Amino acid sequence: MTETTGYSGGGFVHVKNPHLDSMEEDILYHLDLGTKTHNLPAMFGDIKFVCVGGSPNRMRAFAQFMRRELGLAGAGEELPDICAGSDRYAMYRAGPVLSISHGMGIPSISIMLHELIKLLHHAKCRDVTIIRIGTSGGLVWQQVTGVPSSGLASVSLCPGIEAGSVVITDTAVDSSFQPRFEQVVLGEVVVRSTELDKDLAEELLACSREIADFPTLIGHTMCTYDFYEGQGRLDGALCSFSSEKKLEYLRRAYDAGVRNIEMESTAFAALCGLCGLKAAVVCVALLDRLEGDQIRASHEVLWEYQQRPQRLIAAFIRQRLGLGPAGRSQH
Ligand SMILES: O=P(O)(O)O[C@@H]1C[C@H](O)[C@@H](CO)O1
Ligand SMILES: O=c1cc[nH]c(=O)[nH]1
Repeated sequence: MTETTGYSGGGFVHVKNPHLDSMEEDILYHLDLGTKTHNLPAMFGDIKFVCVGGSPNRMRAFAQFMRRELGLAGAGEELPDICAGSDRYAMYRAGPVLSISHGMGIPSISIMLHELIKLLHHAKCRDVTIIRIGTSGGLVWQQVTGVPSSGLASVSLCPGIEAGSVVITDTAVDSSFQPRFEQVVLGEVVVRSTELDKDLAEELLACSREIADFPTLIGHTMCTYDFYEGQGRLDGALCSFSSEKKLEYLRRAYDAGVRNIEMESTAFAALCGLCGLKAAVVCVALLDRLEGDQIRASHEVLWEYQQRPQRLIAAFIRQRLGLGPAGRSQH
């Protein structure tokens, strides 16, 4: 069975579950929120941007950064975690921006998204844009044109753009480079589309041109179920393939349009698309996977890399809110 994306009219979030209407109460267990215990429309009805990412600290830092970027009162103060009663996910608010952590991998982000999407539905949110701001492994070969001593121009492929590049996903693909997300439902495989909003990706790329100090590109993002064997790493506790086989696989991924690898984008694209949310995935590449597997950069460098998607999204949100040129502040 194949399910396809369907953007909805009215800008409302669509939950496609007839059972929800007959439930007296909806407990969003992993967020520690609920329809009887919380006034969700009052708490969240004006949310327009939702940003998600793996780590709770990153998402708290992003909310604090957004408070400064939006010039909100109390920008320097500690932010309360809206989900403090649950130790699964963390959620912070900065004006119309909600910032939520999702943990690592598809099962973790799926649970969070089910509850987040129901939250946006119960809160009657409209015209919400959702963006995953994450980290990834880069797969970036660069076309190099050279004129060797023979005087003839030649084009060759070299492992290219340095770590720290930011990839905006046009399509999330699985580990066979297919634009699909397979969910097992009652023992049957349901195939869901992983198309993301192309206009949103282009809008983000246009915003990135205002931020000169790191490269940003659009490409496919490969989503895997594992960080080690699943991403062709040679440094896991298990590895049954050679270095040549690894490079051959990554090269095939590159030829299929893949520019980075992470672990959530297909589920994110599928769930958000089916529920009528305009969605984007923006991840920084922590390393070039064609050059190695281990992440060797220092904590300071990695922290600065993680800020790059956040700076881009801050510029985008400021632009959408009509706040003038993108903020250039760093955290
Ligand atoms: O958004 P983050 O940086 O958490 O996402 C990537 C994909 C995996 O969850 C994790 C692996 O290190 O990083
Ligand atoms: O290589 C990497 C780096 C970050 N996240 C991933 O999933 N893979």
